[in-house]
Amino acid sequence: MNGKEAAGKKALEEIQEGMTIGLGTGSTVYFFLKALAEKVAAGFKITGVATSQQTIELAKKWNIPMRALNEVTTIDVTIDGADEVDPDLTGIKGGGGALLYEKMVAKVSTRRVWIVDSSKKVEQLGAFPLPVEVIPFGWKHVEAALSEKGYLPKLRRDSEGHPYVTDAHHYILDLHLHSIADPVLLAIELDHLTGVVEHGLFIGITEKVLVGYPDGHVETMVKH
Ligand SMILES: O=C(CO)[C@H](O)[C@H](O)COP(=O)(O)O
Repeated sequence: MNGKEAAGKKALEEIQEGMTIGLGTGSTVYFFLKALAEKVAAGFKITGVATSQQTIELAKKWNIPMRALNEVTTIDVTIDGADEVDPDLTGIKGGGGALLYEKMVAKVSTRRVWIVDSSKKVEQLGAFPLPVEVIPFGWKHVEAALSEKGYLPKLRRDSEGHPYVTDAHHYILDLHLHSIADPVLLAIELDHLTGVVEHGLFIGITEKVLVGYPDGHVETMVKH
């Protein structure tokens, strides 16, 4: 077992029958979905709300009953991954490009739990490039504004060298910041930049992080 699998399986303890569950995106969520699908196959009843096309496809393949975000009024708990998590449970997300839908699903959830392997735990955020989702119209001007601030933006591209396009048909500029001294200030700044749809700073958005280690044990970080 690796850390991602350990954390993914542990997250099953957050789920009760009858719940509506936000289903995150990524390789750690994969293990959670797989374990959840086994319970569903045994008759356990839940409803999932996906944060990406990738997750919709996995849920379909594994017969997890799904609803769209517009079809539910509340989500009991969302289980999602993260790219970096600091001691305050502030995180960077969006490495897989699903940050906008992930943040929207998280915000209508009663509880949010992240599942990560131990490599994601950091003292200060920023070594992982911060994804900023932008509308394609005039994106070069947003890039120029971010460059001027010294944020070293780089347009994300797919394996064929074309701009990477999110599920919501936007582009992503990854900011190579190396360290983020004040995530709140940076989030406010990005929130006010015209052309930016969303950014990958998730502040005060999770209450619990399950951290899986290579030996299979899982540490629980909670908000103080
Ligand atoms: O934010 C995300 C996708 O947009 C993922 O949750 C994040 O990238 C972590 O992915 P993984 O579990 O594959 O390391």
